[in-house]
Amino acid sequence: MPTKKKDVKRIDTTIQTLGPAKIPSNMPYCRFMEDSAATQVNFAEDLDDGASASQTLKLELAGPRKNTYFDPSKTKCAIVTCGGLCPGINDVIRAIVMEAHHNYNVAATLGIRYGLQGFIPKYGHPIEELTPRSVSDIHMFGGTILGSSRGPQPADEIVDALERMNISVLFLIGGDGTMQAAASLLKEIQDRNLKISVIGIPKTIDNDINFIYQSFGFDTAVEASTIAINCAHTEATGAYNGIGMVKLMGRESGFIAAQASLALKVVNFVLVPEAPFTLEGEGGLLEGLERRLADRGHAVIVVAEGAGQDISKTSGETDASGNPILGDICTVLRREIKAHFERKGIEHTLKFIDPSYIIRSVPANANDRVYCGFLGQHAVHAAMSGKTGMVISKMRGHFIHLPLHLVTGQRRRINIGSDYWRSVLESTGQFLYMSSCFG
Ligand SMILES: Nc1ncnc2c1ncn2[C@@H]1O[C@H](COP(=O)(O)OP(=O)(O)OP(=O)(O)O)[C@@H](O)[C@H]1O
Ligand SMILES: O=P(O)(O)OC[C@H]1O[C@](O)(CO)[C@@H](O)[C@@H]1O
Ligand SMILES: [Mg+2]
Repeated sequence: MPTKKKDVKRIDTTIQTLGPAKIPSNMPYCRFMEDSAATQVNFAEDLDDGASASQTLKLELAGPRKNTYFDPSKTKCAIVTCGGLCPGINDVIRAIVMEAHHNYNVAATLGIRYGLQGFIPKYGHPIEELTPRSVSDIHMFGGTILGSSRGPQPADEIVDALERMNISVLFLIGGDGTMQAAASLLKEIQDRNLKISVIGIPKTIDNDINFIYQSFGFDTAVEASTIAINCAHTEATGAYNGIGMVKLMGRESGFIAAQASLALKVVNFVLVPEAPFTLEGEGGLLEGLERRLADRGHAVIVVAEGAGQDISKTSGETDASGNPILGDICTVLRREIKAHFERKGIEHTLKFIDPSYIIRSVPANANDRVYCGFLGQHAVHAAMSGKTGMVISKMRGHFIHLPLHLVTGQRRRINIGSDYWRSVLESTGQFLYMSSCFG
């Protein structure tokens, strides 16, 4: 996309602190990171009018600081996990507990049960202390040992609970909604002039958090998706005019579907929320599928759950957190494909696989485990040095601190004008059959 000269809103990457860090860290082996250490990243932004603009962002590097803000012997941390499951949550919990205990000797780390509900007394969820012993093997399992939930809880009651429990650091592991919850807790904490650090560790298999180029668990989810896609391909090739259809998660962003299709080159059509398509007529899915079957005798379709929401009927309802409940696109597609081929008298079979909850509840793979370990450790370093209102992220190979306002601004979606999406279309070859999917 050509770069026009444009005024862009300067992106502020300043990290807030609770005050000067004055207590020497007790980590003799350490190479400490200076607060002034930063990495420069060129950030390109697509603007509403189709132009793009770029600016260089100076991002604070993550890592242990020479001095801590909190006195470890008086410091209690709390961890909460919110939203949908994702591979690697337990790995992050484990890394936080181990780092806080072994390298900072904090007084205690508490586990809050079932998301934000765990702070609210009326739910009666017990708070549990997390120790190196209690978390030692949790990374072997998917899910979250703390449990999760959706639905708003009053920020003032949550901060009341933090005060009651004498918590100095709150780690929130969650998606875009959780990061918005973190922002409202930060505001309540600041309004009360409390010295509580709020640190986010962004989580979502949808990979849709702004500024987070790859969220933990995404690699595992993609890998798990490829097993289902491979099976769909086997089923498709095992029948005359066989069609294999796989539904993958991705509410507003189709990264899992796109990446899994790139990983396993057997996909012929990938449908994502960012690229609207038509069913009927020239350039539509049905005619394209018919031509593909005539050419090759089988086809694999990967569908992100949020694709084609203009085609499937949405009820307009939302879940407890206000996320839209999506229309069931795969039921519509299966019905329309069947009707189309019956109308044309073309024999076919369609096998449908929905591995949605499998791909997000499996344990993390080796890459994600390593990644989660770093995220957890850096979250503790940041918190102990008194930083707040920020998340840990990785950009261009560096672990960095990002202010919360950057990740809550908007969702990250596939840019369908990008080389990435072009590469997906080239890999599937769907542009030969279905011109409606590129606008
Ligand atoms: N704008 C907001 N302000 C305060 N709290 C919010 C806001 N949005 C969401 N939350 C709360 O954050 C928690 C998690 O939100 P949500 O269920 O949307 O999941 P998420 O963190 O976005 O994760 P995922 O998208 O991966 O499932 C919920 O308890 C929800 O009520
Ligand atoms: O059924 P649940 O648990 O509400 O979560 C479903 C949603 O969560 C996500 O996995 C995001 O965490 C989405 O892809 C999906 O739509
Ligand atoms: Mg969300």
